[in-house]
Amino acid sequence: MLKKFAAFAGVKGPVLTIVMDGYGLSNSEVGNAIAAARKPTLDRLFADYPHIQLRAHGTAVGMPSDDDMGNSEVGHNAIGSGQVYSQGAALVANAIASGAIWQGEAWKQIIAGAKAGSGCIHFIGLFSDGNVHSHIDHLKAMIVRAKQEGIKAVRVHVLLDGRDVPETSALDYIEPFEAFLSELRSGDFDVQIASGGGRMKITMDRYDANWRMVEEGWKTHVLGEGTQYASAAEAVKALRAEFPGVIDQDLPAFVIARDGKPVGPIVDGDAVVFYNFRGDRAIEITRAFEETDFDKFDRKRMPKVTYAGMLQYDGDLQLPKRFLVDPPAIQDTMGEWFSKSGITQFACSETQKFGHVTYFWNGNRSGKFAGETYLEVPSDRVPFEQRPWMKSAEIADALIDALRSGKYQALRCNFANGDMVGHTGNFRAATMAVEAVDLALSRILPVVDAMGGVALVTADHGNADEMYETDKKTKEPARNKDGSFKAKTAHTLNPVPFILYDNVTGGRLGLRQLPNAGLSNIAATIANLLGLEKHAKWDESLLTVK
Ligand SMILES: O=C(O)[C@@H](CO)OP(=O)(O)O
Ligand SMILES: [Mn+2]
Ligand SMILES: [Mn+2]
Repeated sequence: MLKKFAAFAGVKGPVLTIVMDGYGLSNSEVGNAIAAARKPTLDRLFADYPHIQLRAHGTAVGMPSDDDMGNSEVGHNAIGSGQVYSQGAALVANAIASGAIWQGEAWKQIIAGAKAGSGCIHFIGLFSDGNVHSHIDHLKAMIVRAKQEGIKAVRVHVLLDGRDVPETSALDYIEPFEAFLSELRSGDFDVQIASGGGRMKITMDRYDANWRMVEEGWKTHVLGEGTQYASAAEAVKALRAEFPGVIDQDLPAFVIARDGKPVGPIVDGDAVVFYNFRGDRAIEITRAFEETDFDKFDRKRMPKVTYAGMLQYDGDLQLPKRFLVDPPAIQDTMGEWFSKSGITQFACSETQKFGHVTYFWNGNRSGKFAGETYLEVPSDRVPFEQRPWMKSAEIADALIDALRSGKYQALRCNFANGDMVGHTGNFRAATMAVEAVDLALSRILPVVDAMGGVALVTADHGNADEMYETDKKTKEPARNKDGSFKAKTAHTLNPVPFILYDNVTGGRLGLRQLPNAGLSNIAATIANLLGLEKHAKWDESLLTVK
C-alpha cells in the first residue's frame, strides 16, 4: 500500500488524467494546427488554471538522445510507471554496440535454425531511421553479422515509413540500402529486398484494429503473392505514378520477382526476424507466425520457421517466445500500486489508442490489475483526415458515465485526434481534430466539478503542433516544387502541457515547474491528488499545496 500523503488528504471526488495524444507546445504559429484551432476550453484552461510544461522526448522518456522525438510507447510507459527506463531504441543500439546481441541465445538460434534449414534469414520491419518502432542501422548490423556467421541468403521485407520520417522519403532509404547490399553481395552471399508496402497498409496493424492489414502483409511477405516489380525502387516509383498524392505509409504492397517468381517467399526451414523493437504494431504479425491455432485469417500455409522478435512485445502473453534483446523491465507502475492501495481505476480510449492507456500504461502488460476497468470504443476504419473528430464524442460519453457512476477514484483516457490526424499531414483536418478534443473537454470537465474531482490535462508527445517540415538550411518551412508547404507527418520534439483543472479545493493546489519536469513526474502528482505518497521509485510530484 502507498502511504497517506501528509500534506493533503486527497480530493473528495475522482482524479481524471486526460492524455491528448500528439498535442505539443510550439512557439511558432507557422504550420501549427493547435494554434490555428478554435479551442475555447483549452484557451480557458491555459488562462485560468495552474499549468506547466513537461519534457516528452529524448532522454526524458528513455530514448537514446535528445534528438529523438517522443512516441506513444515511451510516453505512456513514463506516465504510467512514474519512471524513466532505457527504452527499446536504446537497449537494441547498446546490445549491438557491445555485441551482446550476438552472444544471446535467440540470435544463436536464428543462425542455427537457418543453417540447419534452408540457409535463409528473412528480416521484416519498419524501414527507416525514425527510431520509434525500429532503426535501419539495427537491420544493417544484423545483415553484416549474418554474413560473417556464414549465412548464405538474406531476404528483407521493407515496410515503408513516411510517418516517423518525411512523408515521401522511401527512396532516400531504399537507394543507399541497395548500395549497401551490393557491397555485401558475393558469390556465397545472396541478399535482396523481397517485398514491401506502406506501414499503414500492411503488417503493422495494432490493437486488433484491422487484421486485414496483417493478412495483406502475410500474403506479401510469406506467400509472395501480389503485384510484381523488379526492385523496391522500381515498385515505389511505379506505385507513386499510379497513385499520385499517396504518401509512403499508405503505398500498396509489392513483391519483388525474377522471371515471374517472387525472390523471397517464406518457406519451411527459413529463419525470420521481425526487427521492430516496439510492440504494439508487432504483436499481430508475431501471432500469425507463432500460433498454431490461429483464426484471424486464413494463412494458406504456415511455414515452419525459427522466428524471433527484436524484443519481447508482451511480457504477459510471452510474445514472441524468442527475442533478441530483453525489453525494459518496467516495474512498480502506478496501475499496480494504486490497485494495491485499493484505488479503483478506469481506463478508456478508442481502439487506435486503447492499448496506450492499458498495455503501455501498465508497462507493456496486457493483464489487468485488481480494481481496474477498461472500456474500448471501436475506432473507425477510415483515413483519419476524413473523420478528424474520430471517437472523441463517444469517449467523452463513456467518461461522463464513468465519472457519474461514482465507482472510480482514478480515471485515465487518451484522445487520439491530434496524433492520428497529425500523422496524415493534413493541416485543416488536424485543426478540426484539436477542436473535437476541445469540445470533448468542454463536456467532461463540468462533470468532474459536479463529482468533486479534479483533472490533469496533458499529452504524450507533440504532433499537430508542427504540420510542415522545416528546411534544414533556411530553418523556414520547407516547400514542394509547386510552392505549397511540405507536410510533416511525424511527432515533434516539443514539450507538452500539464494543466491542473481544479475547482474544488479553493485554490490550495498548484503545479511547480521543476527544471527537468517530464512525463515521469505525472504518476507521483496523481498519487498526491489521491491523498497518497508516491512510490519510492517514482520521480518527484509536481503538486504544490498551500
Ligand atoms: O502510429 C504509430 O505507430 C506511432 C508513430 O510511428 O505513433 P504513436 O507513438 O503516437 O502511437
Ligand atoms: Mn502518442
Ligand atoms: Mn503518433
